[in-house]
Amino acid sequence: MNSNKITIIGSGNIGLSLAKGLVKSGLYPASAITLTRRNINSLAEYAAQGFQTFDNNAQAVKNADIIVLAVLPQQVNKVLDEIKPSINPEKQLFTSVVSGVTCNNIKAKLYDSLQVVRVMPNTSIAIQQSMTCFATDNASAESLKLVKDIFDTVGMTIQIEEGLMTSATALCACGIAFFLRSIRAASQGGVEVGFHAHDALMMAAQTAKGAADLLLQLASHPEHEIDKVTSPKGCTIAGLNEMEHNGFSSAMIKGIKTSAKIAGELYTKE
Ligand SMILES: NC(=O)C1=CN([C@@H]2O[C@H](COP(=O)(O)OP(=O)(O)OC[C@H]3O[C@@H](n4cnc5c(N)ncnc54)[C@H](O)[C@@H]3O)[C@@H](O)[C@H]2O)C=CC1
Ligand SMILES: O=C(O)[C@@H]1CCC=N1
Repeated sequence: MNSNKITIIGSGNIGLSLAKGLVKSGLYPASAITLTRRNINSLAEYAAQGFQTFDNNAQAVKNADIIVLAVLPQQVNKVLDEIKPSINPEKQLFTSVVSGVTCNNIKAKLYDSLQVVRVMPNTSIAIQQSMTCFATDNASAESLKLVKDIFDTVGMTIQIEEGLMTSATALCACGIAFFLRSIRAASQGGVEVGFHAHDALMMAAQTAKGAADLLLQLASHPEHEIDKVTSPKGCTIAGLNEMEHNGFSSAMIKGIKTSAKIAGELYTKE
């Protein structure tokens, strides 16, 4: 169990996923996590579970050791103005999951001496399965270790160059939606070839999980594993080539490039 107190500013989809994952990991009790939202009533369910809940961001950050900024990019400036007087740059570690907002953008609004770490998790953080990328331009090795230790309990982590954070957003954070849509599409194919929808979805999801685990557990390459499935003159290569003729890989690559471009354009400094 961790003795730090953590405040998540903006408890929406990713903020709440993070809060759930941290409690599930056993690293934090709910009581050590403060959640903020403009409408505090929408956090009643979390208050009942022991989380601290606030609609006042400035108050909520005062006692925090670690702050996690999790509002939309267009909400960032207003929130940073609000919390600035309550921030202690020498004592607090500031993390942000906001796409497209750099460490420098945050320090320019708060304090130059504030240690800032950008973190890019995905929604599977709620079940401790996130791929979380993090980057900094000024945090100490000790602070980076703290961030890594926290996010290691809710999935896998990798430290990257800050310039790659928007790319990480596309590949890993948006990526959850891309793979979910792939699974959904596979299940729709499954229905066409004879399965009830609920069976087809379960079968497609477990197949996707097996494919991912082949790569992760065996440190294998996709094409090596694909070669094992594609019997000569068989049905797998026939289906796979049909998908490629229709732009399967190309669509995924183009989608990731588009998301990465948009991720870099989300923040307007005003
Ligand atoms: N949803 C995702 O999978 C991921 C999102 N992100 C980033 O996380 C941030 C949040 O995204 P989502 O959770 O999807 O959005 P969201 O809209 O679900 O959550 C934002 C939350 O902030 C709250 N909020 C807005 N203004 C506030 C204020 N002044 N004080 C307190 N709370 C306030 C909203 O009520 C909302 O609940 C974005 O910057 C996004 O780029 C990063 C990784 C993954
Ligand atoms: O769609 C978005 O902008 C956010 C960032 C990554 C995932 N969701």
